[in-house]
Amino acid sequence: MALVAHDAKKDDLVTFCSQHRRVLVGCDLIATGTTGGRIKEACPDLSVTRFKSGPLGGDQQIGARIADGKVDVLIFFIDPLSPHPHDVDVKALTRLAVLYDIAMALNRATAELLIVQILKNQRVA
Ligand SMILES: O=C(CO)COP(=O)(O)O
Repeated sequence: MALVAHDAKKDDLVTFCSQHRRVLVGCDLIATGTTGGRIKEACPDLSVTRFKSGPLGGDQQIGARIADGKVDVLIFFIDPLSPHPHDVDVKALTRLAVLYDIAMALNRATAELLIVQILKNQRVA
């Protein structure tokens, strides 16, 4: 699972991860640099592989993992109210998630639904 959040949404994603840590502890997590650092700080029991910060290429690194078939789920809490210098990278990342048909949540409501499904899958496995 890949985890990414824009700055204004990082607190929300950290809270989300804390609340669902028992599900997330069973997942291989990757994240952009700052997002991953914040998650690790709040949830030291989660194993999170951190890539570069988004504006420095982290979104593209995650996109490459998606293209390699190594990501099943992208949770990306986007901030729709701020401009981002690396908007083209963000667009490329979400485009690849659609192209490779992986589950993608861009807000908390959808991410909650994905967690329910992941929990079900973990119970069956
Ligand atoms: O910019 C981002 C997503 O586009 C996130 O990157 P950081 O997690 O490094 O802030």
